[in-house]
Amino acid sequence: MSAPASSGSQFSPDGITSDTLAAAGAALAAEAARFAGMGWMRGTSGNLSVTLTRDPLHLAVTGSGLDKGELTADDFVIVDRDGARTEGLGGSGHRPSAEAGLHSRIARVTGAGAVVHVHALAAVVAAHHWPHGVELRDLEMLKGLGHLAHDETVLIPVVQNSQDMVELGDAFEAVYVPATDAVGEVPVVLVANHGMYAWGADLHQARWHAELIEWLLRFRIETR
Ligand SMILES: CSC[C@@H](O)[C@@H](O)C(=O)COP(=O)(O)O
Ligand SMILES: [Zn+2]
Repeated sequence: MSAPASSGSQFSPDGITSDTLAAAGAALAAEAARFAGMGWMRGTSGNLSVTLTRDPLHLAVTGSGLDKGELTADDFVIVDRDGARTEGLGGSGHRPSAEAGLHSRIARVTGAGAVVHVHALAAVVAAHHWPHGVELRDLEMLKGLGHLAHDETVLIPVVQNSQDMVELGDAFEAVYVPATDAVGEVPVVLVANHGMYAWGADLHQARWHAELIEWLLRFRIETR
């Protein structure tokens, strides 16, 4: 397939252009720097992804073991539906995030366009206090998650930590409740003793969800 004359961009067999990759890499680096500035990606912790193609599923995910506050636009890896590196489509030579498999699973199950994983302390403290899920209600900030500010209880699910991404993905899928006509999904899962995964239609929405949830969890902890 040849590139469209107007874009100057190269097409891969999956229709991923070099322009798409450049934009994804720049966005991942910018979001990671923002999260690092908030203290949610200390050391090399945390990882981010954006969905590049849906069928077959391909994600651009941050490289493993890098300082997430200092990523460049090249520090991403393209992975498949199982979180395994995909050769020949572009991206860096880094190892993909150790948690790429969970990113792929969340993108697959929820249809998310972006997934953010941060080690925000409030997520770990909340999962410690409420290992079976954190109940939230009657808070204006819930509207930012697509829920009601009154008369609805929103349960933030908690799963146990694992180094096995299939096991972690299974645990996530077991607690994930898809949206219905009446009630929206809850776009976050807390991983006990670890951190949070939040997602959205794109990186901006995934970030907004992470920020709102962190605020809600802090409120819940401080008022318990
Ligand atoms: C401080 S190390 C934390 C890691 O084990 C992991 O949980 C993490 O969030 C970052 O892993 P990475 O492989 O760099 O994406
Ligand atoms: Zn982590």
